[in-house]
Amino acid sequence: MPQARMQISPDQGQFMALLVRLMQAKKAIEVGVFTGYSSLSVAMAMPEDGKLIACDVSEEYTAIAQKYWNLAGMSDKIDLRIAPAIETLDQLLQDQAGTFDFAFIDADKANYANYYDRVIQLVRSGGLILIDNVLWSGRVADASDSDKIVNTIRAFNTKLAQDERVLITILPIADGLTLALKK
Ligand SMILES: C[S@@+](CC[C@H](N)C(=O)[O-])C[C@H]1O[C@@H](n2cnc3c(N)ncnc32)[C@H](O)[C@@H]1O
Repeated sequence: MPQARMQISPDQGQFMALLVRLMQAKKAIEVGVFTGYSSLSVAMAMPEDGKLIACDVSEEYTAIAQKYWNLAGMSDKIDLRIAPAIETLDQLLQDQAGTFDFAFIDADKANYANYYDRVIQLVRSGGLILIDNVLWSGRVADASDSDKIVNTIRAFNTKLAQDERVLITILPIADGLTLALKK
């Protein structure tokens, strides 16, 4: 499909699965599902009683995701929430703050800071937050590039670098992946 480039790469999926397995994560959240590849990578790495809350606004994309979650026998592990992710995250904050082991943020870039501000509260101490596309094809490093989305991601990267609640590293895998470990 024409939007296929939105999907994470197989090597990134494998890396995320390894992290989930390493942490023995049982409770995870994803912001930005698309056709379900990253959610499947995470869900398959979790134990039988693992749960992934998957947030997206698109019925069309997530219908495809649901098909593949079913085929992989992962549907019982994945709780799809169709709504603007900020609403879902705010709902979860009412009674599930500090309970998530793992989070992956990969939706609309303009809201990255809004997602992060909520997800950081949902994740437990020692939990891990991954954020995708933080290098934006390397453009964040080009000082002459003042495109709006590039500036948004730059500002977001600076925000995380200054956030004392987390330890971070940016990996130049795929389109740039930040790992933020909550202290
Ligand atoms: C880059 S894609 C996600 C790719 C997915 N993680 C994967 O690897 O296949 C971004 C997704 O964010 C969703 N999205 C965009 N705006 C959103 C919002 N406000 N709330 C929730 N999801 C949103 C889009 O529908 C799209 O499926």
